[in-house]
Amino acid sequence: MSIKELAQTIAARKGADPDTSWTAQLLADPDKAAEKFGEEAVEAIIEATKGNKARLTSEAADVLYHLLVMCAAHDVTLDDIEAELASRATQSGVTEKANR
Ligand SMILES: N=c1c2ncn([C@@H]3O[C@H](COP(=O)(O)OP(=O)(O)OP(=O)(O)O)[C@@H](O)[C@H]3O)c2ncn1[C@@H]1O[C@H](COP(=O)(O)O)[C@@H](O)[C@H]1O
Repeated sequence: MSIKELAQTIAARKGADPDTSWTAQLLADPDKAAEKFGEEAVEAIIEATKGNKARLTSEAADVLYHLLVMCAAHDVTLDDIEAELASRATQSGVTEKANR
C-alpha cells in the first residue's frame, strides 16, 4: 500500500465506529493518537540501534501509520505535509546556490 492510499484509508475512517476500527478510536482521541505515535517512534529507534532491519521495517510502518493518524486527528493532511516538503525543497535549492 502506498502512503497516499494509507492516508486515504485513514481519512475514510473519520466518524467510523471506534469499536470496530483502531484508526477511528485514535481519531476520536487525538492525545491517544499522539501517545501511540511517540511509543512507535521509540520502538523504531530501539530497532534502529539494534541494527535489526526486519524489525526496523515493521516499526517504521507503525511510525508512518501512527504519524498520519495523529496528523489526521488534527486535520493535517498528507497534501499539507507534501506542500511543506515541496516548499523546503525550493528553500534548500536557494540556500545551496547562496552557499556556492
Ligand atoms: N497500518 C495500520 C496499522 N499499523 C498498526 N496498527 C494497529 O495499531 C495497534 C497498535 O499497534 P502496535 O504495533 O503498537 O501493537 P501492540 O499490540 O502494542 O504490539 P507491539 O508492537 O507493542 O508488540 C494495533 O492494534 C495494530 O493493529 C494498524 N491499524 C491499521 N492500519 C491500517 O489502517 C487501515 C484501517 O484500519 P482499521 O481502522 O483498524 O479498520 C488498515 O487496513 C491498515 O491499512
